[in-house]
Amino acid sequence: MPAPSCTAAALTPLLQADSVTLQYKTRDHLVTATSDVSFDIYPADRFVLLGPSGCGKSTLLKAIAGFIRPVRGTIRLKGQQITRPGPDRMMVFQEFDQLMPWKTVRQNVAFPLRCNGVGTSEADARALDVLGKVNLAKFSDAYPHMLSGGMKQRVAIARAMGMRPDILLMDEPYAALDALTRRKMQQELLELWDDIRFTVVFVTHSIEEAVLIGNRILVLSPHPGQVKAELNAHHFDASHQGGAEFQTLCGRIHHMLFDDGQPAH
Ligand SMILES: Nc1ncnc2c1ncn2[C@@H]1O[C@H](COP(=O)(O)OP(=O)(O)OP(=O)(O)O)[C@@H](O)[C@H]1O
Repeated sequence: MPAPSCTAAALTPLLQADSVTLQYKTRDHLVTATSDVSFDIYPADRFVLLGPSGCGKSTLLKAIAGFIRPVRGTIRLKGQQITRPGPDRMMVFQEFDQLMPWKTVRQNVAFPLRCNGVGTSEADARALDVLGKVNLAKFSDAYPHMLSGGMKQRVAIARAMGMRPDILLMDEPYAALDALTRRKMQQELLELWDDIRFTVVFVTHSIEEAVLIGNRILVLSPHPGQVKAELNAHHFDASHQGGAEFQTLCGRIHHMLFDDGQPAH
């Protein structure tokens, strides 16, 4: 049998979601958040989950993180079924104040490393290294209250990336930012990706943000979320944002999301 080619190796999915149905059981109701959702994520994908409010984007992300188990279907990371949270999947939550105010920036970034058994000096060195990558080396000895919201967000990303996860999970990380800072953060994320080529699953309900951030976009239908389409947007970056092609793709997605009369927010 011939040896597998490099191309074949590159085409092996890092994460596979296969017919995933996710539900919440409350005292009175059974809420189906997503129904029969399938997708593959490949190394270095910037994979965006896009859809209207309540379509189950955050729930899917929680399932990838291992906080929720599918009632039907499976999610596999490197072939292993996800059954619990792990340091191989790091979540960056939308709340900014997730940093410990009594620890310096560097100590915040080193903290999860220390909790996972990395020695003090190595944790410190890795924290400094990743802070350099997010342009915050100068602020490594500052405390969170001395930083702007955008800088805190960068520290939160650095803290997750310090763990060298297989996948970074971001749930509307820029939702609370003003427009200018949001644009800057999007750009910084893309620049960071250019440097490090990490794999990220990014939840948003902004079509423009999805097209800008994502190289692949999974468009979900309104509640309960089902796959409407999977799109490639790999040829777009900030310089394309006002361009005709960019706007055409945004328009196409807008049409998909409004198809059945449900606004996409
Ligand atoms: N803890 C919970 N208990 C019961 N139902 C829940 C819970 N969390 C979410 N849901 C329901 O599951 C569905 C999907 O919610 P989810 O938060 O995943 O959607 P979303 O697409 O991320 O929405 P948004 O863009 O508004 O954040 C919704 O109908 C929501 O009301």
